[in-house]
Amino acid sequence: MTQQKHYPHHIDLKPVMHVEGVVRLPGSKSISNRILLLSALAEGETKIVDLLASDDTAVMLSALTALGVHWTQEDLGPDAGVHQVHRVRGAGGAAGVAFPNHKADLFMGNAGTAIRPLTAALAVIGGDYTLHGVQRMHERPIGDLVDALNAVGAQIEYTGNPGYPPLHIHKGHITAARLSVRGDVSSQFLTALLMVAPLMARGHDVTIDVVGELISKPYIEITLNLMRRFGVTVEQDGWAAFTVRAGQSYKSPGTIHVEGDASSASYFLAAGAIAGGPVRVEGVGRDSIQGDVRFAEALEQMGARITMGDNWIEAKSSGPLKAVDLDFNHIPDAAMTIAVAALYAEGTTTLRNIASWRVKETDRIAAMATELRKLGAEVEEGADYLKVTPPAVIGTAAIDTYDDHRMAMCFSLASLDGAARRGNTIRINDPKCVAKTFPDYFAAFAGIAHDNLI
Ligand SMILES: O=C(O)C1=C[C@@H](OP(=O)(O)O)[C@@H](O)[C@H](O)C1
Ligand SMILES: C=C(OP(=O)(O)O)C(=O)O
Repeated sequence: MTQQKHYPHHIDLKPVMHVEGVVRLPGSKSISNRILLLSALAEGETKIVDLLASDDTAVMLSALTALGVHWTQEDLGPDAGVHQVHRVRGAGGAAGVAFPNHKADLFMGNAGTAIRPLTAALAVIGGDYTLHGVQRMHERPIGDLVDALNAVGAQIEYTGNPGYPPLHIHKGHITAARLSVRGDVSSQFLTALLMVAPLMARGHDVTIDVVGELISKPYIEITLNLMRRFGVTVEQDGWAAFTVRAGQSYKSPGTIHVEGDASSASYFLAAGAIAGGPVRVEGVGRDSIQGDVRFAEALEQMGARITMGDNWIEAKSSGPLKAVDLDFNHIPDAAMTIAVAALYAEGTTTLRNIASWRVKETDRIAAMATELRKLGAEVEEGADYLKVTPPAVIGTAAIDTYDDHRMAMCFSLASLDGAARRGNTIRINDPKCVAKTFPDYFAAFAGIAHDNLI
C-alpha cells in the first residue's frame, strides 16, 4: 500500500510533562472515501483538495483504478504536503453510470467506508466483481446490506462465511422502488444504499426504510450533506425513511475540499485537556459536517476548557478532569479517546450505548478493557458499555493494538503527566496500524509533547 511508513516493531513513549502546540489535521476518512465514490459516480471531473492519504483511501483509489475510473494526483512540487490535489473523471452521464471495467477483483483492506458503499454501487451497476479484505474484514458484518440489496434483485453471493466478506457480485436487475435495511449494526449500510439510490431512481422514486434503531446517526448526515454537494437531495422522514425523487443524478461540484478528520482531532484535544495545553487542531471547527466534533462537548463536561472557531478547536486543562457518564452512540470512534482520558479523571467514567465497538477493527470493548487494566485501571465491561475507574498512578505497560489504529493513537495519551495521576513510559506495540487513517500520527504527537522525561 502507498502509505507504508518504516515503523518499528514498537514505540516507547517517555512520560510527557506538558503538551502545547498546533496540529494541522489530515483529511477526514469518512469525507474522503465518500467524495471519491461520489466523484466516480458523477458526471464531469471533480477536483478534490486535501484528500486523506492513508490505507483506507488507498484501497478506495486502487478500486477505482481497477474499475477503470481515471484519476490523477497532482505533483505540487515544493507545495506537496501542504495541499493535496486529486482529480477524478466521473463515470456518470445521461445514460447512467458505466464503469469501464465490468470485471475486477478488489482488495478493500479493512476499510468499512470503502467496501460497504462499493458493494452497493457495484451490485446496482452490475458486472462481475469480487471484494475481499484483510482477515478482520472477513469478520466484520455486511449481511444487512447484502440482504437489503438481494431482496430487490441484486446478485451478491458470499464466497466465505454467510453474512461476511468476501463477496462475489454478479449482474442483477434492480427495479424496486422501496428497500429496507437494518440500522442497528452499522450506519454504513444505510449510507451505502443512500449513495446508490439515485442510480436506482430512474423513472421512479426510491425510498429506503430503516428497520430497528439507527446507530451512529451523524454519519448519515455526512452522507446526505455530500450527496447534496453532488446535486442530489434526499427527503427524510425522521430517521425512519429516506426518499430520493426520480430523475436526480450526481454532477461534479467542480472543486471540493476535504475537512480535517474530527476523530483524529480527539487525541490532541484530549492531550490538551489532560496535560496543560493549549493544543489547537486546525481543519475542523464550528463549520464541520462531522459528528465527531461533538467530542469537544464530552471533554468539556470532563472539565476541559474548549474554544472553537470556524475551522479550529483548542483544548486546555483547567484542573483535574472529572468522570462522566454519557451515551456515546453518536460518536463511536472519538468515544474511545474518552475511555483513555478516563485514566486522568476523578471517579468512574461510564461509556454507554457503544455495542458497535465490538464489530469494528477489533472487538474494541474487549481490547480497551484488557489494555486499560494493564495500566492499573479497574474496568467493567458489558455487552454495550464500559466503566473505567482510574488507578492512583498509571502503571507502565506494553500496549497491544490489535491492528486497530485507534487503539494505538488513544493509548499514546497514557504517557501524559496529568494532574496527580502521573503518566508513565508506555510501549505501543505494532504502531504501524495508525496508517489506516493517520500515517504520521506519532510524529504529530511528538510535535505537541514537551519536557519528556528521559
Ligand atoms: O460512515 C462512516 O464514515 C463511518 C461510520 C461509523 O461506523 P458505524 O456506522 O458502523 O458505527 C464509524 O465508526 C466509522 O469509522 C466511519
Ligand atoms: C470503525 C472505523 O473504521 P471503518 O470505516 O473501517 O468502519 C474507524 O475508523 O474507527
